[in-house]
Amino acid sequence: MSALLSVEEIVGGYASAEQVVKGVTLAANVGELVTVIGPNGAGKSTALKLVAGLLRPSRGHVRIGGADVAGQAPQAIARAGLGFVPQERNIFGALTIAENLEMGCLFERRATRERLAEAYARFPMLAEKRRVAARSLSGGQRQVLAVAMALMGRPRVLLLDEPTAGLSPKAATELFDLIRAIATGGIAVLMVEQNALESLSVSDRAYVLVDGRNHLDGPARQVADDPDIRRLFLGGRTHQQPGHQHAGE
Ligand SMILES: Nc1ncnc2c1ncn2[C@@H]1O[C@H](COP(=O)(O)OP(=O)(O)OP(=O)(O)O)[C@@H](O)[C@H]1O
Repeated sequence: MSALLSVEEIVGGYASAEQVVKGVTLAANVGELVTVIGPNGAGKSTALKLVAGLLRPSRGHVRIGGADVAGQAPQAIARAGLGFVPQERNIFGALTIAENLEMGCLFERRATRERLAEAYARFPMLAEKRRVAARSLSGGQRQVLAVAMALMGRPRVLLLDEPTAGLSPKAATELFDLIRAIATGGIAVLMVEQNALESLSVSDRAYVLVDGRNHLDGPARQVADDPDIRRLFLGGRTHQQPGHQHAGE
């Protein structure tokens, strides 16, 4: 059976540049937490934008529950079950927590009250601060709000772009625990992370992208133990091998 999210050989980039993503294949299943790592500029964030519809792929497929949504508008892809937490500007600082959460439910306004109650039950910190402007939250709390906003749309698939960027180690660990719990609760979660070793430690599977292409994938533990990957993420050099491997091969 194919995965809930199945991305096949997508190609795309920015109008101004050559293709940044040159052929990327990813999958995430219900209950699975999947991490995407790779060097700076490998095209990880661009790949997420191509999946979410913020950029239009020039080739390839993006399937959610079997339906190909590649090239559709972000709202249509959201309706197909995708939630996306971008790396930056993922909350509205001038709005209250409640107003931010309501923004996450814009396309299903009639469900707002019920979804708000769910969000407050799940995140008591947000309930406590519901009337407070989001800009007053700490970095970690902002990321919780951004994730909670995405969950307001009841996604089947959740994409997260570097959720722990700029957080303290403690806040990062708490956020990873939250993301793990969201996946285990029955959502397919795909996250791009710089914090490679810690993200691998909470993930089921991982992909390594290099220069816009799949470089390696496999169970997260195997990827974390791969000597090439350890060199790559401990600041050493890795020899870029053409083609695509499975960890442990
Ligand atoms: N808005 C943009 N317009 C043109 N080029 C861009 C834009 N955003 C990113 N790029 C370029 O695309 C390439 C890949 O960037 P991308 O952000 O996808 O990489 P990444 O793997 O997520 O790396 P990082 O970890 O540094 O965010 C880089 O060369 C970058 O300069």
